[in-house]
Amino acid sequence: MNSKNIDLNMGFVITDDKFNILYSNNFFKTNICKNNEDILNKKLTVFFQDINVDSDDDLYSVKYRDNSVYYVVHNRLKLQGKDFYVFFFYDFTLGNELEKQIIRLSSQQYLYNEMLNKLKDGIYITDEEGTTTYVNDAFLNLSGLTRDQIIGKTVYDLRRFNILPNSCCAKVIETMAPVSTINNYYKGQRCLVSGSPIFDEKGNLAKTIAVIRDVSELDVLMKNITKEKNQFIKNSEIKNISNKEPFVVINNEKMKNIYTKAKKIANVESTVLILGETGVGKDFIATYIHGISNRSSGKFVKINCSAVPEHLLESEFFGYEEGAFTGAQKGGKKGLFEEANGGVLYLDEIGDMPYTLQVKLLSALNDRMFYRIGGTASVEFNARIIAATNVDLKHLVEEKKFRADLYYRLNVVNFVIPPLRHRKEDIIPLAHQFIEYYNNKYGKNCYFTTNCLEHFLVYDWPGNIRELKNMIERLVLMTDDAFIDTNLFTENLMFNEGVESLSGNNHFMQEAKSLKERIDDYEKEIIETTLASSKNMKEAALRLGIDLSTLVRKKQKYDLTK
Ligand SMILES: Nc1ncnc2c1ncn2[C@@H]1O[C@H](COP(=O)(O)OP(=O)(O)OP(=O)(O)O)[C@@H](O)[C@H]1O
Repeated sequence: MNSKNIDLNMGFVITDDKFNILYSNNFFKTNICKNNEDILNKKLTVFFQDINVDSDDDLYSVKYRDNSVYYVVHNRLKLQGKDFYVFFFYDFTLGNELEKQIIRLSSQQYLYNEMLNKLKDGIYITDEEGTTTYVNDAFLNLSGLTRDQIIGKTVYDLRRFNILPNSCCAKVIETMAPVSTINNYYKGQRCLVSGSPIFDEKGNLAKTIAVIRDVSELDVLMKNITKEKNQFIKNSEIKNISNKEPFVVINNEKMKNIYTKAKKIANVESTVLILGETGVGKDFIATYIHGISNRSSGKFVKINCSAVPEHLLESEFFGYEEGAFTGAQKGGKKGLFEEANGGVLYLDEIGDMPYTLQVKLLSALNDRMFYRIGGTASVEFNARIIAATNVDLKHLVEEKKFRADLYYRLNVVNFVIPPLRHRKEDIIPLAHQFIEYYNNKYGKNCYFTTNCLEHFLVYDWPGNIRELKNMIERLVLMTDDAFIDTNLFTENLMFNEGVESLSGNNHFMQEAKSLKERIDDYEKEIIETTLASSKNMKEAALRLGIDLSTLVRKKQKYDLTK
């Protein structure tokens, strides 16, 4: 008989009627006899003296010669007229060990349970299919639910029945990645829920675990800190305005050059003309120049030439004397030119200034003096002029809508601010600055998913930095979760007011161009985007799968600055 055929977790022996061993299985040889001694044809009673085939007990204990105890059952068989015995030997010490292990495990589980119940944070665990397997006491306190309502139920059912409408574990299973959400619980607590998948050694999802932290108190604290901080900034800005540089976010080389040039000309008296699309930061750079100049203790007076009715512009600019016209204020009124004396006069939308007023402005600039309406005494003019426009001023000059002499008088130092789509390196740093600002303002903890940031880089931003800033404020307010993803971004593009004819996705697309041009545009876009999100050229080349030298060549071809 082949011993390999009978592979049991117990000893198995066949003897003849004189207890001579005819067969024993491996378990008997290795676990019970524990040596290589040849036991065939030896008497079983030599090893177990207590063997008693006449015993009435089905199962009785016997001692091996080393005194270890086994339990034995036997059967008598008759084969071809001969008697045989079959013995089964059980080792119950194994069972005891198992029992001890079970006791140890359950006491460990009890301890873990106790420990998890002592935590202030809620814990929620599901299996790989989303069935709730564990929740601690803190979770029950936060949610107001009972274990009966949730254990054994799937997070999908709980979500469907609005018991856990914003289930983080459901999102973890759907994305197979860590997810954070901000959930409001029944007493109005705001909780930061951080969910994570747990994978087994083969990489399959085994469980999900979510930690739920009540951040209501933190929120209040953050709001107070932000309030105090803003108060501090406000006060210190007023006091230190002359020696504190405003915080500027710039990464793009052209922009860096613009700000370097702004520093250089901050303290000279020449007029400045700032050109650029709407929302690129023309006001921002004008206030920057004022803030770092030696005129910073004087006022920064801004006037939007297109917003003031034409018949009021002259009096707004130059002021008037008492009785200059019907309805004139008693004692007369200072104009903005006087208000800005010693500081900066910022003329926004200069392209919209009426032609007649352009003459007066030019003479005030040339003569460094002007007259109030109805006045005879000249007023000294000592403001620095910074003008800005988003229209093509040169074109207006050609069309005779803007005086050439004024244009050249204003255009002593000029800045042309590139649109955001041509300085993609600035998009992500600006987005981070704005989200931090709005997180503080609204007491939130939102962040962008990587994919969302990638879409920021591909989008054209026709409304430039202003559009980016407004968009981020809206996203922070709209999101139910801690993260802001691409879907929310593209949904919100539809509601983008203030940007002409913006039908969302159009700005992700190309105009009608030849195939070669479109491929080039696409290549440029990809390289620009990758450069913007890479630490250096080497990393960008690696991510693009091209040689460093090819990347350098393409960068030159597309005139990319970063
Ligand atoms: N470098 C920058 N860093 C941080 N914020 C900026 C920067 N440039 C502009 N901003 C912000 O972007 C928004 C739009 O900027 P700004 O009003 O200066 O644009 P603009 O070109 O003057 O627009 P418009 O042509 O409509 O007057 C503002 O909220 C401003 O604070």
